[in-house]
Amino acid sequence: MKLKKADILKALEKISAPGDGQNIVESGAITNIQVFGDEVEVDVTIKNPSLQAKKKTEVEILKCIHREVYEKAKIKVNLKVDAPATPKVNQIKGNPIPGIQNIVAVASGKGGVGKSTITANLAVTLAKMGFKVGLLDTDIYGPSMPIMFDVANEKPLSINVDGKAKMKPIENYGVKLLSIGFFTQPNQAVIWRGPMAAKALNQMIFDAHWGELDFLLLDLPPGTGDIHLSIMQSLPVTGAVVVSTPQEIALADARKGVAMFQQEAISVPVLGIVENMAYFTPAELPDHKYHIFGQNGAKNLAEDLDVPFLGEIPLVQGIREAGDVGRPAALQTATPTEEAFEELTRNVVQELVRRNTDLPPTEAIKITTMAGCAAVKKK
Ligand SMILES: Nc1ncnc2c1ncn2[C@@H]1O[C@H](COP(=O)(O)OP(=O)(O)OP(=O)(O)O)[C@@H](O)[C@H]1O
Repeated sequence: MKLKKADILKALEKISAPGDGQNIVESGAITNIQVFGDEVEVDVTIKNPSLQAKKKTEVEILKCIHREVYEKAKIKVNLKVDAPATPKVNQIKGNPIPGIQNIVAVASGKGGVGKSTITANLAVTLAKMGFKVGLLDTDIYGPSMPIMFDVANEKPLSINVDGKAKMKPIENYGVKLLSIGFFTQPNQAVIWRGPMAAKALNQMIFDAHWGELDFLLLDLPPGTGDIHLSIMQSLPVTGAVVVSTPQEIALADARKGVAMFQQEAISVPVLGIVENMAYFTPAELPDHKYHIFGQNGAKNLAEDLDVPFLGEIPLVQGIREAGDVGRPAALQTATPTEEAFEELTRNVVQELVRRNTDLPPTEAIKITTMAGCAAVKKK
């Protein structure tokens, strides 16, 4: 028997394309039909990549032609899948944590560039702006937040929340703080493996009573190891801030830091790069800037990597001293240091609002107004 292409097309109109109410001919899923005597070859492209959808489409085509056109037709179905690409940006891994609006990870490729100092000052500046702020010190190699917040001798209490025992973060300067340092002895060297550390950190997030937070800052350990991977994959991190000095060796590591967040397995949007220890100004020569670690290195790196430059923080003796006595320098009022941290914080908030393109406009305006930024136009 000689089959006709028109009959086959008409028959296939009886099969509906999943999802859009059209049949598979109308929807354009059937891309070609060839007939040779009693043999038929049907080319079909579907969007659903699952094995089940592929099998179902094939079986329906076979059955339909046998039933409607010719029961002994020899049919070959060539099936292709054209699945829409899944968007990679703005992807947040892990379940949202009730009450916590934004989780911002602060990282550095290299150790000692001032990541913890920047995180502590960001936290107190956000609190000064009126935000509800939490800070989780995940630096398993050297948790420094208890000292920077003058709470090294405190221990988080267990409280009862809705019948469950929860850890109560320690609060100072308007910032709620939990640190791996609260659970280790000061002189004890702890060797953590990635999954073990991730488990401890998960407990400090999910078994802690953070309450309502606009921002939870994560002070990450230096480097780009498996511990970072464990943290990033288990928490819904909104964005990452990378800290570097302008020095070549620090920049090379900061580049790795940015690449870590951008790799497929992590995919956390990079809010931008901060240049710490950008220059030194001696108190007796306030107009002089000495670029001890080089000039504009982190700014150039940000341009090169096409990520925002969030600002520069000078090398100031007072910043180091304030950290050591447990009162972050940004708490001082009417100083150039306070101003520098305010500008940095506003830029972080602004980038965060940009990144949260799905944030309702009222929320975006509330956040930017609280940070003293002009309302940000979304990209
Ligand atoms: N802008 C600054 N001006 C002066 N001192 C600073 C500045 N930033 C950081 N420091 C000092 O540099 C030292 C290292 O800073 P910090 O501990 O914040 O770095 P880190 O990158 O978090 O280190 P780690 O690798 O241990 O996590 C500290 O003594 C800190 O007080």
